[in-house]
Amino acid sequence: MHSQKVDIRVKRLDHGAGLPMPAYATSGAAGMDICAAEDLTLRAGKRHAVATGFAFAIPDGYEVQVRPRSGLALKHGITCLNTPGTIDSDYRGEVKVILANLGDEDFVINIGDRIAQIVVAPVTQGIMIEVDALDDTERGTGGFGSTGI
Ligand SMILES: O=c1ccn([C@H]2C[C@H](O)[C@@H](COP(=O)(O)OP(=O)(O)OP(=O)(O)O)O2)c(=O)[nH]1
Repeated sequence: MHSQKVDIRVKRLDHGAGLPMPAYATSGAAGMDICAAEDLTLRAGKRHAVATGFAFAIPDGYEVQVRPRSGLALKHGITCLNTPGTIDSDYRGEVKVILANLGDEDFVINIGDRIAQIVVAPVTQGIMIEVDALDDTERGTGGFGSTGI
């Protein structure tokens, strides 16, 4: 089965000049790497909303998720604090990557470094219906480890 394709309009902001468009590195990739549009040093234990230099118009019915890159996470403790970050279809501002440094050392980011990956995903909107009682289930109200470790 082939993956679905959907058009996403991408606006390059002034400070995104020269940065590569997000693109799939291989035919089977789920995510497109996205780069930093600013230089910074992310101190150990700190976080920052890193500019990417791009704004999107995502079609209704889809979202873009901002996810960490596993290599940065494993080698340096660099992750997306809010993973997966949600880019709403009606958001027209700059896509930012909320990076956190969970490592022990400061981490230097240069313009053009691949800091995260973005995944396009379908969205199902729920219709919230208020009721007086919910149906019974085997689990009931048990949660948060109720079945044991
Ligand atoms: O990692 C992220 C997460 C969000 N956003 C942008 C796009 C998204 O559509 C908007 C709002 O995100 P979210 O709904 O997660 O934030 P909020 O804290 O609920 O803010 P708001 O009140 O603006 O919805 O911020 C990013 O650029 N990067």
